[in-house]
Amino acid sequence: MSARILEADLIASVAEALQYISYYHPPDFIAAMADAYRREQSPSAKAAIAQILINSRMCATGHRPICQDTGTANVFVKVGVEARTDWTRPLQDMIDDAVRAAWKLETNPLRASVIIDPLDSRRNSGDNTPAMVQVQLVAGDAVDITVSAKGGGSENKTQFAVLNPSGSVADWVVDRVAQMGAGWCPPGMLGIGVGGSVDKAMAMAKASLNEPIDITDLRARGPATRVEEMRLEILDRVNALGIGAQGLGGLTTVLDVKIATYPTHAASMPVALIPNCAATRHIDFTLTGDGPAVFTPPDLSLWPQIDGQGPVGRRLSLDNLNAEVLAGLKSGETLLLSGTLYTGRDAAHKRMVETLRAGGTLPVDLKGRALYYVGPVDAVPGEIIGPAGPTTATRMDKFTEEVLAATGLKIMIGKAERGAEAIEAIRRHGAIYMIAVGGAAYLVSQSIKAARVVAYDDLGMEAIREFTVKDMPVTVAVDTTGTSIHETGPRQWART
Ligand SMILES: O=C(O)C[C@H](O)C(=O)O
Repeated sequence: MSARILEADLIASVAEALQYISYYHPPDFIAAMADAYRREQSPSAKAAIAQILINSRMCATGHRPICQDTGTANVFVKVGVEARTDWTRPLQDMIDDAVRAAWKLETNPLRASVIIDPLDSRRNSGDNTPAMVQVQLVAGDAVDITVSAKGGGSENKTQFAVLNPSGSVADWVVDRVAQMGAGWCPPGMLGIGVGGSVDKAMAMAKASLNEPIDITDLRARGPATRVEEMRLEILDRVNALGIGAQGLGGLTTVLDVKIATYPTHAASMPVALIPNCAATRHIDFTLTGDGPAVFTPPDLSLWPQIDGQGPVGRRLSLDNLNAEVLAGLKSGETLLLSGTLYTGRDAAHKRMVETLRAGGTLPVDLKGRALYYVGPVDAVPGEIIGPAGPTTATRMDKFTEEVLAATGLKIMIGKAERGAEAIEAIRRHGAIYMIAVGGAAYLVSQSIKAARVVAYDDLGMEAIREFTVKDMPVTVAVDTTGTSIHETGPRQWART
């Protein structure tokens, strides 16, 4: 008879797995990203991938999160019907205990990103609970667990459709990715679920993202099934779109494409598409009753040598911006920023605009200043601030005209493309939109030399902070003429 699988071991293992994946990319992901780096021809995309890889190695050695968005905990549990356990509580409660322990670890606290009551208060739960738990009862006497941490930017780009049964899944996926923008932080992966019911398709797409990257092996041995053929077709067609790392234009947008299928109704073809970002994080383990899972650190030789390829660019002071300086910045140019900037993202923008509409005064003077869209991880002793990469700027588009007009703000820093109205507002106000590399959060945080909360403390990671930065690496994405790198870059690198 098999040994009992203890609740304490389950909780300790899930907590340890969540910590582990916060700072170690999966080895297959590092290898695929390193390969993309070697093959990349677009200088901007290559520089972005270099930052992602440098950041990844720094996190592996520093045991700090790869991305400031440490994600929601997605836990997939397969319980063997013959497994013996001492569990007396709901699985959700046990896994939430593990999430709490992982997120609150003193040596590597993770960022609490989960808000409860999404339609009302949107109050942060404070410890990233609850987890998203999927459970299956399977054959056997073991418990198999896959733990992943899913960032909000990539999750937001999820697509779903019920196609005509004779429709083309590949055409739909390629069209969707072409429209998806870069907020999902490519290069990454695509998880596709086809068939089943609508909810089943979505669950399959999510779970498929935890499969190891094997597209190079698949290409070498040749496809043996329709699904394998389609994986290669979608990978090649998506990469030919030229979107590239961070949407800057380049050869690699996706490192792998996963497709899971299930029988479905004769009238239906449900298709779900979920992208995974450059901070893809997951691990599997099995509990058999012989104690908690043991996780082995990856070999540091997995990361390619890219010394000397760190961020470069013209130096720009943020403390004496004027129309002439701003007009001299051109879309696509890389810069190293120094001086003072403020932070503010979704909740802070909502509050600022509500204040302005009510005739109030903002708690910070943004005139002639830069605003960084970021929600950082809390610092540990010895740090100024934890990992602090950009959040998706597109979500701030609806506030841009009002904020620029009312405050005289001159620079916004985030990631991904801006919409047409925001670009027009940027042009009209002689402002600039810059991007930092999503997925290089720990690297970016090294350029932050001082940090303090100056307003909206109650918003937690979304509070307004003042940062003093030295040589913060960015790329000019939209310049004062309204030219956007997210339009010109992919156009230049498209191979269709
Ligand atoms: O929440 C964040 O920090 C980033 C978010 O995942 C995003 O990609 O927009």
